Amino acid sequence: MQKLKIHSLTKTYDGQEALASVDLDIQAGEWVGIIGESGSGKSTLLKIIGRFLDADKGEIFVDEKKLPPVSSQLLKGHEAIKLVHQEYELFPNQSVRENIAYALRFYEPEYRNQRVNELLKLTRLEDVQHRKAKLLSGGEKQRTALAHSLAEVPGLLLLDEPFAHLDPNNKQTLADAIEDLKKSHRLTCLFVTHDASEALAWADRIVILREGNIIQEGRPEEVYQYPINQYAAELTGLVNILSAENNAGQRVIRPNFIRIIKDESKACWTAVIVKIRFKGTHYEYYCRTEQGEDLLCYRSRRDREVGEKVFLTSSKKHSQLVARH
Ligand SMILES: Nc1ncnc2c1ncn2[C@@H]1O[C@H](COP(=O)(O)OP(=O)(O)OP(=O)(O)O)[C@@H](O)[C@H]1O
Repeated sequence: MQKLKIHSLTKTYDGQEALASVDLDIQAGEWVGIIGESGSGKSTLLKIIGRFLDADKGEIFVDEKKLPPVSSQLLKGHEAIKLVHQEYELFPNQSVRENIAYALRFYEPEYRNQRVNELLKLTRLEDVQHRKAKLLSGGEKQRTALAHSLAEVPGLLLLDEPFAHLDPNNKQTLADAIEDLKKSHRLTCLFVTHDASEALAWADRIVILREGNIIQEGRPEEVYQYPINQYAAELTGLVNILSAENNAGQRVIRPNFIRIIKDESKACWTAVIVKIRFKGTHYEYYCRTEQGEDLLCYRSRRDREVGEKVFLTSSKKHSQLVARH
């Protein structure tokens, strides 16, 4: 698949709009991360693109060819598009190995075995390959479903909360494996996640959904640094929201752009530390300014204490004026 184009996709459930005229283009090899609050339409969009659900209006083109309605197809789905759901559709009484092999049932046994071995290794399922699917942990089920979807490398991989059940080690291993696949096979992927750091790390492009509308899209750095409003800012990571001068919207500043300094004359704010939280790689310092606003900043060491008065600064270029909502 070279290109997927979505035009004016609209979907309503019982009179409630879940998607409102969504347009989206995805190029071959691109990884697009969709983020949005619960109920913003992420899964609905994936199900429509995965050909499991018809939109009320709008069109989907694969390589410039318009797809017919799902209801006119004998079977749901699309041969080049694979959707890995949150509810993994595995055969409960079949082993991991058998579940993955099923995706390759039309191939010669020799190739099938070799490919299943590769996929077991890729998804780190070798140790549980003979265990029945119904006995697997959530993360193992998720990896089995992923291995199944990657058996024949799809033109477009759709992942709904791909790493939801994985611990950080497994998550990293799987993400590395998928990145390898991305490079070697130019895997194209559209994934939905609740985890902003996941989206920022893995996506080439971030798409932000709100109440069925795409409100912002762009490179992860762009969206993180220049969110268009408070919703986009809060979805993409921790952020300080301050009221702007003359009631002109809000000012957002990421915590990594606020520093504690010694020199009062260079301070933008005088504040008191109200809480310090250890985060492994750094400390979060929660401060309250003299004007009563809350400010969060990061620091690599714990050299201040709760209750201490501090001077804070941030350069103008790192603060962004945004719309209130
Ligand atoms: N089958 C359905 N029948 C009726 N309403 C539905 C159905 N599926 C989804 N909805 C509604 O449509 C809206 C969008 O749902 P969707 O599952 O796409 O959101 P989401 O962004 O994926 O949410 P979450 O992050 O919680 O999974 C929600 O308000 C949801 O309640």
